[in-house]
Amino acid sequence: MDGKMKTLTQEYIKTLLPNRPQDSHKLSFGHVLNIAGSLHYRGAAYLSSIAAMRVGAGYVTLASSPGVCQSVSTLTPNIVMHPLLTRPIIYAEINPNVEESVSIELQSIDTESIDEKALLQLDDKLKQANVISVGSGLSIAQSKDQFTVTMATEDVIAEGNHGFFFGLLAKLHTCQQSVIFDADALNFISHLLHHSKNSHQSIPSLPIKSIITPHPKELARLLNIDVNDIQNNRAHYAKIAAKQFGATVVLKGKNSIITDGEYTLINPTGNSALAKAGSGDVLTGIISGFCAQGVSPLNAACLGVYLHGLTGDLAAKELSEYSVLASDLLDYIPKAIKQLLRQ
Ligand SMILES: NC(=O)C1=CN([C@@H]2O[C@H](COP(=O)(O)OP(=O)(O)OC[C@H]3O[C@@H](n4cnc5c(N)ncnc54)[C@H](O)[C@@H]3O)[C@@H](O)[C@H]2O)[C@@H](O)CC1
Ligand SMILES: Nc1ncnc2c1ncn2[C@@H]1O[C@H](COP(=O)(O)OP(=O)(O)O)[C@@H](O)[C@H]1O
Repeated sequence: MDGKMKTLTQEYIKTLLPNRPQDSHKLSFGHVLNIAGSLHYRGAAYLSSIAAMRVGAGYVTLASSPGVCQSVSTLTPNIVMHPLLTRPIIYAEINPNVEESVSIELQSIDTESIDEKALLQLDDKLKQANVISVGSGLSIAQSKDQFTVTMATEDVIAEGNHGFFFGLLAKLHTCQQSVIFDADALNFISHLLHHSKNSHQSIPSLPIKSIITPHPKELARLLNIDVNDIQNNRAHYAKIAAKQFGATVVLKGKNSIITDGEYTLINPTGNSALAKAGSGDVLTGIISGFCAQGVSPLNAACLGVYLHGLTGDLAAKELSEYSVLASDLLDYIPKAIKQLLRQ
C-alpha cells in the first residue's frame, strides 16, 4: 500500500484473514478481554463478546458488573465471565411531609458503577489477554432518571465509572497488546481532555497498539470540533486523530475511513441496515477477534470494517435493509467469512 487513500477490495481483504492451523488449541487463536456493558447497556457487552468469537478468537472474557455478567450468561454459554466489584450508592431521601429532623432516610441503590478496587481484579486478566477491548456500553456516568430523589450524593452518581476508567487508562498506558477503545471509552477520554475540572492535567497516552473506533459525533467530541466539520472532511480529521492519539482510527459511518496517520483506506461495504443500535458494538468485537489472532491493528481494522459491512450486505439481502438487527449480524458473520474464503 502506498500513502494515498485507497478503497478496500475483497481480493486484498482476503489476504488479511489469519490462518487456522490444524495443530492448534483455543489459545492459539487468542484471548480477548472485553471490558464492556453497564446497567443500561447490557446488549453491547453481549454483541461485542460474541462477535469476537464469531470471527475466530479462541477465548473471550467479559469483565463487567455482576448484573451485566448475569444477563450475558443467560444469553450465551460461550463467554467466560469476570464480574467486577461495584459500589452501591447511598443516597438520602427527604420526605417533605415529615419534619426535617426525621425526614432523612438513607437508602442504597445498585447502579452497577464499577469500583476502582476492581482494577486489582483485572491485573491477571490484563496479563493473560492478548487483546483488550474497552468501552462498548461501558456507561461513563449513570443517568439520574432512575432515581426519584438525589441530593448530596449527586456527584457520586455523575461520577459513575469515571474513577475506574481513569485507573484503567493508567494501567493500559504501558500495555504491549492491541487495545480497542470504543464508544464510552472515547467519550470518557473526551471528557477528560475537554470538560473535566482537571482537564489541564495530561491524561496517560494511549497504548502503543491502540485502535479507536469513533462515530462522527464521538470524533467531534475527541477533537472538540463540530460534527459537520468532521463529516465535510472525514479522512482529514481521521488522520489528525490518528496522529494526535498515536492510534489506528476507524471513523465510522457510510464509507468508514481507516487510517494510522500514514496509510488511509476507505471501505466500500455496508448499507443502511447497519444504522441500528448495537451494530458498532458488533464491529468492535470483530476487530478485537482479529487482533486476538495476531492481525496488526491497521489490518484488523481494515478486515473488520470490510467484513462488518459485508455481513450487513448479506443480512440485508435476506432480511431487507429495514429489518436487520445488530444481533442478526452475528449470524451473518460466518456467511461473510465463507464468501471471502470462496473468492
Ligand atoms: N444494546 C446496547 O446495549 C447498545 C449500547 N450502546 C451503547 O450506548 C452508549 C452510547 O452510545 P450512543 O452512540 O448511542 O450515544 P452517543 O451520545 O455517543 O451518540 C449519539 C449521538 O451521536 C450522533 N451520531 C451518531 N452517529 C452519527 C453519524 N454517523 N453521523 C453523525 N452523527 C452521529 C447522534 O446524532 C447522536 O447525537 C455506548 O456505550 C454504546 O456502546 C449503543 O451501541 C446502542 C446499543
Ligand atoms: N448507512 C450506513 N451505511 C454503512 N454503514 C453504516 C451506516 N450506518 C451505520 N453504519 C455502520 O454501523 C456501525 C454503527 O456504529 P455506531 O454508530 O457506533 O452505532 P451503535 O453505537 O449504535 O452500535 C458503524 O460501523 C457504521 O460504519
